[in-house]
Amino acid sequence: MAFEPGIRRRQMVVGNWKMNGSKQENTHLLAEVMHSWVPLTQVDVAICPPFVYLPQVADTLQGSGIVWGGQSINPNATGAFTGEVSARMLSDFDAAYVIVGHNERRRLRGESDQYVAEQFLAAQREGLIPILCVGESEEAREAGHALDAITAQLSVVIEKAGIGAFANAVVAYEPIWAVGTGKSATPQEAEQVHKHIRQLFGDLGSQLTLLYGGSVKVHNAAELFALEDIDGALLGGASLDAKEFLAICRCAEQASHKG
Ligand SMILES: O=C(CO)COP(=O)(O)O
Repeated sequence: MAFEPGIRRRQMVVGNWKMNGSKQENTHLLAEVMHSWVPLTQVDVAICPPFVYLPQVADTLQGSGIVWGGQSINPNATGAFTGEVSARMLSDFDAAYVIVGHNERRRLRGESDQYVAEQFLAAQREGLIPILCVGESEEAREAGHALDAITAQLSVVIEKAGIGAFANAVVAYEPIWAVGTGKSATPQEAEQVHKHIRQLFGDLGSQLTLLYGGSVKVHNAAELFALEDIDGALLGGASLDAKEFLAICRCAEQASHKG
């Protein structure tokens, strides 16, 4: 897939289950999703469960049009890395995507921009599409440095992978202060950062799939998706509720007619 000027970007909704679920809960959630699922022509939909539930999710979603992915990877393909999972292993389960650089991993596991860039490259080597998360802290925003923080995070990956690599990548803007807090960025705040990110990619910016994440719920999804530079959402909490998840997917489908 190459950047092609004039080709309209698709909308996308990704559910990041984080460390939630059980075999039984997943069975119920997925059954409810599948029961009301109507394949969408304009929206790519993916679910990223915890690693151990990947086979369960893959078996259930097979052939549905909803694809699946991982929440992180180790950049190495194999080896003595206890507790880690590689991009190759995700590919083995036909994963389409992998989230890299989520702020919870950056914070809890000390993942640096350099490390995230290695994960990004490892994902692409194995044919996965990385969903690269970037986002500023509350302090950075209050100090007026939000855009600088985003630029710094993205620059390391661009430098290592090259701008062209983003033809097969998704970028998700997730302001740290909006994740799991119920306090979403306003549409204007999100749009400003999304515009900035597109500018960083020069000519390719207009073709980049760019998601917003951070307390997206059905009540604010339509307003966010209506904006020119927002192509959909990376959902946390809302992806654990089938009705909410499906309603947000439908909002994305409606938004695909914008512009
Ligand atoms: O971190 C997120 C998705 O990766 C967003 O989480 P919430 O939607 O729960 O705020």
